[in-house]
Amino acid sequence: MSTSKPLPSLLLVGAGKMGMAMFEGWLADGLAPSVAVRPSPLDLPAPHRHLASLAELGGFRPQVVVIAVKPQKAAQVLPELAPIVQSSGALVISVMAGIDTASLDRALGGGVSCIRAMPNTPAAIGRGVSLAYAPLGLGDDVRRGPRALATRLLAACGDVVWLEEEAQMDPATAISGCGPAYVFLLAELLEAAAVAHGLPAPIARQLARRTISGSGGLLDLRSTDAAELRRAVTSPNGVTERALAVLMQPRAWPAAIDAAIDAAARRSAELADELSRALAAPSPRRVTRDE
Ligand SMILES: NC(=O)C1=CN([C@@H]2O[C@H](COP(=O)(O)OP(=O)(O)OC[C@H]3O[C@@H](n4cnc5c(N)ncnc54)[C@H](OP(=O)(O)O)[C@@H]3O)[C@@H](O)[C@H]2O)C=CC1
Ligand SMILES: O=C(O)[C@@H]1CCC=N1
Repeated sequence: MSTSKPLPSLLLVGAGKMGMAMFEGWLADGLAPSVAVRPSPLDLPAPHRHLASLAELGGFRPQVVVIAVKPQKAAQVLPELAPIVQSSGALVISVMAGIDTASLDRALGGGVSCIRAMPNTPAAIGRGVSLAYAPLGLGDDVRRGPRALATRLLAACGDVVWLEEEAQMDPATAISGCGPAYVFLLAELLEAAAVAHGLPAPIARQLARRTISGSGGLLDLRSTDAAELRRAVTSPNGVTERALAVLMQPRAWPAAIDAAIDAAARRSAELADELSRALAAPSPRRVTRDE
């Protein structure tokens, strides 16, 4: 999706799978000169720059800081980021699963404009969906201020859905943040089943991928309910009906999906507690050159 105004200058901290999926979306949408930080090498088109660590940042003052390191790295990275955020007054957008805005604000030194977002990897082709939550202090107008800035950035990667309550982020993450993995698993399983039933591997791969992307395209382009699209495939006493009789048994897909979403949502909720404990723990002793 293309937005009309240029995107602001960014500091992306954690340019891994999710960070770079978003960065690709931003590059395609005209990004002001920006910096991406990660320890391992990274090729970025000029004028954007890659740095191996925040210590190399120099005088760069971003308008927005996007945090996309693993939640388990937050206790190390947030204290390093705090002086940069405090001196630049940048808006902070964290895509870290589970980490709540109050913990973020506290770890960044307090008084920070923090927005929590949960994108997904189709962001790389502008077809993602991002959940977003802003604490009350940031106002409720999505047309101006921090929410407008966040919407502009996230919209470069696809749809943006603002949630009213932060607790909704956990189950919503389990659906759309993690969701692409469930769909790719389905592609893997369909491909393996095709091979197991004697189809040549290249054909198995094409059938699985195209079936999923084509069905996704139908969902995207038609407003028809998913259930109706499913019924349109299912001839009475035909072939699909036999497969669905297996998959739709209450103890089959309905129970499995319910249990999976429940497990993922609980894990999302646990991650904030882990950050609190890590921040409260004494920092590891520094090793000097002589040791
Ligand atoms: N993957 C997904 O589909 C989604 C992920 N998220 C969230 O995005 C975040 C990143 O996940 P994901 O992209 O999958 O993980 P990755 O491991 O791919 O990315 C994390 C990146 O952080 C970098 N990094 C590690 N330490 C530092 C540091 N001190 N300073 C700067 N960068 C550092 C790593 O660098 P190096 O490679 O050099 O180790 C890596 O590139 C997580 O918080 C996750 O919850 C949210 C939505 C979806
Ligand atoms: O698995 C994870 O923790 C991240 C969050 C959503 C998708 N990937």
